[in-house]
Amino acid sequence: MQPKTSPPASAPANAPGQKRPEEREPSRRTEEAPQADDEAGPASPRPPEPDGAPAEKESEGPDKNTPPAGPGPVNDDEDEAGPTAPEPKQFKAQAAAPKKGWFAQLREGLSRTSNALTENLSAVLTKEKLDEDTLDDLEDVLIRADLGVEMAERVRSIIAKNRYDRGASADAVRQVLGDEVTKVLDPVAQPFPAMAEKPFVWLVVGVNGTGKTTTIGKLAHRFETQGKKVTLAAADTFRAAAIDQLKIWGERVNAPVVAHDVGSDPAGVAYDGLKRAQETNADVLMIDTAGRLQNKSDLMDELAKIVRVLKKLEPEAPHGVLLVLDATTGQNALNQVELFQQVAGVTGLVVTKLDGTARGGILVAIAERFGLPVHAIGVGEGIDDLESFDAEDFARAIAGFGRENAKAA
Ligand SMILES: Nc1nc2c(ncn2[C@@H]2O[C@H](COP(=O)(O)OP(=O)(O)OP(=O)(O)O)[C@@H](O)[C@H]2O)c(=O)[nH]1
Repeated sequence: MQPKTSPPASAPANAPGQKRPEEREPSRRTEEAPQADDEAGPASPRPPEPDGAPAEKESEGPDKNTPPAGPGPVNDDEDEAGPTAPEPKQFKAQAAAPKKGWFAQLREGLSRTSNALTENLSAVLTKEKLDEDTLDDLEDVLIRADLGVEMAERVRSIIAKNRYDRGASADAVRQVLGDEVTKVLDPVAQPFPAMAEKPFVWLVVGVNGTGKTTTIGKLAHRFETQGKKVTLAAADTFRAAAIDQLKIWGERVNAPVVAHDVGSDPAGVAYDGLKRAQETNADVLMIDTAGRLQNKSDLMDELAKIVRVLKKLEPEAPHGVLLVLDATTGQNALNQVELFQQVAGVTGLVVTKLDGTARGGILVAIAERFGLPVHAIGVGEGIDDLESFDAEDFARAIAGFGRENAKAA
């Protein structure tokens, strides 16, 4: 299990006297790098905005629980606004109140998941003896909580074995669930790698709106508080707003942003980003990419080209491919992992929007199916709302245990 790390101590997002990012002029620190290098291929214009992302957010279910504050994932209309109408996203104002303990924050975030689960468990566990129908219902509740079929079957069989004659309380089921979820999550809860290579190149991928840019900003902040010098590259060139949003984060975390014009070749941006990071002796380069390509082969071509071009400057790059997943998309997140594993060779995950979603269980299904390291989780829109991922605490939060365990205290 990884050691606990407290959130980086930093100024609140909107410290007194500090302008909120949306109030600022576009960053003057931004490096407007020259157009794509020859080696990066011509800066071909982008195709028109396609109709949909590779995998759309589920329209049904507890999406109502998606955090209401702040603009949600960008819709396609906004994308057509073009370079003259950038709409940098608003950052939620952060209260000056002291920050909650991270376990309390996680538990609060996952309370929708655990409340729904507890209610549904109580509803099915009403009989004195556990019969097959009740066990079927129990399994169903767990599957509906996005925990995955394997987990649901396992919990069912443990409960069936241990409690069949005596009936089972919701508490007993939650105990079994907590233990089983911990077992599944333990191997995947891995901190970020040490990043010994310099610059360590992260390619950040994921469907649009999952929180890539926000996560890059939070991570840049985290890495900088660890004493690392970070450069950002805006290789999501589909929308002016996406480029502007990264610039705003760059200013916020004091990291230079390499950006080209909207519609330019993402590989050119990645190339110039790496060149810049090398020239300035940066420790970390984070490359933001677009996730909304027309089809899988477009996505594959684009990411393959970025990788090809990076390797001209650094044969080992990218050193990490970080997939950002939005927990509120539920089962769709599983498809996204599959897609990006195929097209980009994902090395690790960040799962976002675990604050206030009823779909936290999806992380368990993802861990069980893919076994990819989960490096961190997003629990809000603020700069510090990124938590290290701890299997046991996450399991306890999902299963709805109210008290912090000794380790979390
Ligand atoms: N509640 C909550 N919101 C988040 C979290 N992470 C990101 N967001 C919000 O989700 C929205 C989309 O985030 P972005 O960072 O723009 O996502 P993206 O993947 O870069 O999207 P595109 O630029 O459209 O490709 C923004 O409003 C973010 O503030 C999180 O952990 N919790």
